[in-house]
Amino acid sequence: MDGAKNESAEARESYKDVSSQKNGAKVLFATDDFFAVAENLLKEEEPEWNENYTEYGKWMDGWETRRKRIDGHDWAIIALSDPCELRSIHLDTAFFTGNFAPRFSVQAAHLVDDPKPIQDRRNKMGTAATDVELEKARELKSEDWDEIIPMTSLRSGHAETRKHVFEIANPRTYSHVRLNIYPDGGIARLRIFGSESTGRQLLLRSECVAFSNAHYGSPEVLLEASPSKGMHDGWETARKTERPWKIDLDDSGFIKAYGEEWAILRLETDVCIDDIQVDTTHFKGNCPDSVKIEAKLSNDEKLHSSDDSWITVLPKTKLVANRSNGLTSRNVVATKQPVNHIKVTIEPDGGLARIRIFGSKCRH
Ligand SMILES: NC(=O)NC(NC(N)=O)C(=O)[O-]
Repeated sequence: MDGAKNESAEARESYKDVSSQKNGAKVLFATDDFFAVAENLLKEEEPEWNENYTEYGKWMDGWETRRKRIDGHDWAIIALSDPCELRSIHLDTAFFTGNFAPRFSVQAAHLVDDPKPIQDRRNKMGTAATDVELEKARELKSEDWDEIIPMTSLRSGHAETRKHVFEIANPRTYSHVRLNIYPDGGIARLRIFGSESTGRQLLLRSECVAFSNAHYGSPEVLLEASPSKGMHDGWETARKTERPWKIDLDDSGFIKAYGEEWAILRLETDVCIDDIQVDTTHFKGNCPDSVKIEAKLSNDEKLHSSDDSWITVLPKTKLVANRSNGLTSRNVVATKQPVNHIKVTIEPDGGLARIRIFGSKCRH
């Protein structure tokens, strides 16, 4: 990442601009659009200067929020034109000289269920998000999305300092971004460049080969495409009867030696896995402490959890209850060889709504 670099023409040529309105990117939500609306961030045209004033203040070509007199910071959620491997992010503070956002960060998620705009985005100028809109936006849990650019300072919108370029070192596929500005202010343009993840697919069907416990729901539904409808529409094990009264945690904060449950699923095709999402929606008081996912290629009809040579795709990872991606996909280790089975191990017990496996045909 290099905020001091000038805008790279190379990115514009080799990658797609997935944040441009013309290509179909959309603002789903912004905390505040007082001086100038967040849609301006997505315009393809270069920012303009105009002497005029609107009824709210100085006319500005960008997203500009009010000066905050309360706690918190402003943020906006943008649906990218296509899910893409994000390569670089370009910010332009043009003409925001005494009112540019001093710091920003970017978070991102790959959302499968394409959320609708949270606000009616017409006539937003002069307004801030209502409590109801804010509540709805919070349902996306975007504060937990992967941080792809940590909090970083911005420079003023003078000609020599306005352009900022940030390369993304480990590109992953994302469909939505959250732009945070700290605490408030203006940014003229946001450009996000990505490369299409060709051949990538969401693996939908699976067959459950074996499991340790499925008291309240079958592991087979874990790879369904549709969002889970409730706790009944997920894999949920019974509580372990031998439960300690006091629980010890290991150095990483995991519950120590309290047992596990597992399920093995056969995928519909052989793939190289490159991303996994674990969805704990609806499992609030019964979310597992952690999950681990392993994979393997096998024609054995009776695969069992004790079989060896499983490849770890998601190392043991702490889960967050009731989240559409209850962990960060940054922990996922892509498989270099094709696999056709996954083994999901939860500790100590509990329920999961969905597991989404992203993969593509392996190149040999
Ligand atoms: N002169 C200004 O730009 N003032 C304010 N901004 C606009 N757009 O009026 C502000 O305080 O940030």
